[in-house]
Amino acid sequence: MIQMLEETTLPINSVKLLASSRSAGKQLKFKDQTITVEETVPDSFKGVDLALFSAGGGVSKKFAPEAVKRGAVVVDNTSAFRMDPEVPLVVPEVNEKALYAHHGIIANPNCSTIQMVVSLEPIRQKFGLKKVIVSTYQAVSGAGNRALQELRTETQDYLDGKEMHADILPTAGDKKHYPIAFNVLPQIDVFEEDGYSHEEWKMIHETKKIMAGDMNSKAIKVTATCARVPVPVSHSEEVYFEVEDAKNANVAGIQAALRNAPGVVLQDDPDHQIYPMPINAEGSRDTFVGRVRPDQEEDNAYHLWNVSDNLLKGAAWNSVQIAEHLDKLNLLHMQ
Ligand SMILES: O=C(O)CCCc1cccc(C(=O)O)c1C(=O)O
Repeated sequence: MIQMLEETTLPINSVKLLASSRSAGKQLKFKDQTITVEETVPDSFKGVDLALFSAGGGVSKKFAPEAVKRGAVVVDNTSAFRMDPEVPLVVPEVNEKALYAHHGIIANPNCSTIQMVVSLEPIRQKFGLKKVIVSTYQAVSGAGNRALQELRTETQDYLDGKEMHADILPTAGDKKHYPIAFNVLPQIDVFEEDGYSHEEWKMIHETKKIMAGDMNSKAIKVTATCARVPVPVSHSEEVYFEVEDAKNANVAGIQAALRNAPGVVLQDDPDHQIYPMPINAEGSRDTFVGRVRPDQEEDNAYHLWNVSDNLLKGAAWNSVQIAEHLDKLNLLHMQ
C-alpha cells in the first residue's frame, strides 16, 4: 500500500499510518519522511480525505463508518462490505462507472476475483459471456506473512529430511493444518455447508456483482475451485468460459481483444513456450494472459491461463487505482 501511494498520481500532501495499539509507535518510511504509526481511534480520521483499509473485516466494520462520518472516502480491501448493495465493488478496468453510486465506502474485491474479471471483461465486451469455470493456483502470500514463513520453514525441513510442521495453512479458521511445501491444498478459507470454500463463494458472487451488477445474477453462470500452491507471490488461474457470440468468436479475435485491454499483457505463443508464470508476474501491476485455445467439445467455449501479483493488482494496486479513478471522476468526496 505504502509503495503504491509513493508511486501514485494522487496529489497527496500528508499521510497518516494507523494500526492497533500493538503497532502504535512503529516508524515507517513514506518517500523521504519517517512516519510514526498511530493507534486507530474514531477521531484519527478527522481531516482525512481518503482512507485505505486493509486490517481485517472487523477493523473495517468498526472504523470505516467513523471515517465516512468525518468526511473521508474509504477504499476497503476486506470482504466486510463487498456484498452490501450500497457499496460499489470495483475493478477500474471493468466497472469504473459503479464508483458514481458510492456513499463513502468502495470495496476492493478478492485478489482471485480481480485478475479473473480483468482477463474476461475484454472478451465479454466483444463476444458476450455466458459461463465461467475457474480453477485457481493461489500463492501462499495470500494467507499472510506467517504463512509465507511456514512455506520457507517447511521447505527447508523437507530438504533436510526432517518432518514438516503446519500451524497456519490451509486456514486459521479451521481445525486441521497441513504442510504447503511440496504439496497442494484444495482449501482456501473455511468450507460452507454446500462443500464450497469461502474463497470459492467469494469468486462466484463477487464476479456476478462486478460483471452483472448483482451478486446472485443468473446472467453469468460462475463456479470456482480454489487451491493453494507452494508459490510465494502471484496467483495463477485456469479459466474455461463460454461466449454468447459463438459465430464470430475465435482464438485470434479473443487474443486481439486481450492485446488491447487495459491492465492486460498477452503472453501467448506456445510455439515458443511463451505463457504467464508467477516468477515473471511478481512486482507488476498487470494481469498476464495466455494459453488461449478453443474447447475441444463445446463450440462456444474457450480456455485461458492468467497470472497476476496477488499483493499488487490483487490488493494494494487495485485499491490505490480505485482512489485514482475516484479523483479523476471528482468523486473523492461524499455523494
Ligand atoms: O488467501 C488468499 O489467497 C486470498 C484471501 C484474501 C483474504 C484473506 C483474509 C481475509 C480476506 C477478507 O477480507 O475476507 C481476504 C479477501 O477476500 O480479500
